[in-house]
Amino acid sequence: MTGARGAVCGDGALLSVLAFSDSFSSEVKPRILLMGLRRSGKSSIQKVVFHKMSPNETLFLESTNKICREDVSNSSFVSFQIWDFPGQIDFFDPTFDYEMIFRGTGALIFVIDSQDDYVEALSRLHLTVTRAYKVNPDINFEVFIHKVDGLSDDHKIEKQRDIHKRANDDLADAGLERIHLSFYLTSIYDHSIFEAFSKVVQKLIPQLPTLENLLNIFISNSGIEKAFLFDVVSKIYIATDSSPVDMQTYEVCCDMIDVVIDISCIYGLTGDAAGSPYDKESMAIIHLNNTTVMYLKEVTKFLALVCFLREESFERKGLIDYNFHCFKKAIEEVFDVRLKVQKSRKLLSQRRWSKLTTPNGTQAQPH
Ligand SMILES: Nc1nc2c(ncn2[C@@H]2O[C@H](COP(=O)(O)OP(=O)(O)OP(=O)(O)O)[C@@H](O)[C@H]2O)c(=O)[nH]1
Repeated sequence: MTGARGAVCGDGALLSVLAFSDSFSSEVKPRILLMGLRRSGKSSIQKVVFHKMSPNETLFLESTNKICREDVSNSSFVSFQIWDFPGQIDFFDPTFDYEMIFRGTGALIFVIDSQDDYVEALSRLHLTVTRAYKVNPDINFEVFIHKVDGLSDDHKIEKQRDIHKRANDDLADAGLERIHLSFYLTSIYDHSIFEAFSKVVQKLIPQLPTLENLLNIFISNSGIEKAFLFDVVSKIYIATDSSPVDMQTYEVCCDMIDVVIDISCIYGLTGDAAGSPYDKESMAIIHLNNTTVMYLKEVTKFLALVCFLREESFERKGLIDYNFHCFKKAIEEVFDVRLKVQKSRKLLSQRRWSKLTTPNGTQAQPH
């Protein structure tokens, strides 16, 4: 970001004082499965996206021997369980209850190593997808054509076309054309893995159309060209306005979040380790050398809005801030409604449960 002048602030120590309750945190908890052949890159993807591991360090990852279940929920809006499967899973193994696993799954990511021969991976993909679909037809099937960093642009497109064709032909041969597979070219060595994960997660957020709509209204009334709603920890964007996303814009947003968090971690936190580098006060303005301004503002404990706008538009910062205030309130309302519905459902099921128990607390026997 050469030639940029910027202002960054964020006092991490404030968080514990403000105790900002985040209605979003208990909102989205889908289960995402990471599957694929051995050494295809599943654990690396998880470590790079959710644990800030540098891509080079993944060279030393050991092979996963059992199913690793992890809750990505404490520090992030994008709270879900990721299940990392060890290479090939045996659907005929009686100890492996795949029906239970697929039943609660929102998305199944199948990772194919594009630098390897993918014939076996494709037959595994077919088997996995058909099994999963039988159990739960609502699963989103996402295919990551992974490790594309080693391929030329032409080669990437060619591989994608070939894998796409073969996978869909296999499904058509089995009479299962209705199963939809989405394909992404990914690598942990650039932002493509974050972008792909963003799209996977977005499909699991029921409020996505509302969020997009709110972003559209916000940008059109504020003279903003592009806006992203980011999960700060994972740098996954959970929504954007309806104008197209270009990779460079997304990358520079990720860089901005890194700058804010890194500066805040180094200079913003006090020694007692109680604070967070990202809080209600967090915001940043960066003037790029092409008359564009980047503006980052905290939306919730986990979410940030990152906008791109022209310098002239930024002169009306008061208006932008006012619109931002309305936008933030609207988002909170959207999630509050759902939260209330969830709470009343919980209450209802608790009542039903208490009716099923006898006065001394033992469970009533069903007749
Ligand atoms: N070039 C390149 N290598 C990658 C990429 N992602 C992962 N790798 C490498 O692929 C190797 C295997 O990665 P793992 O994450 O251990 O693979 P896995 O699928 O979890 O393997 P199992 O645990 O055996 O199932 C490691 O050496 C990684 O560094 C990528 O995007 N590009």
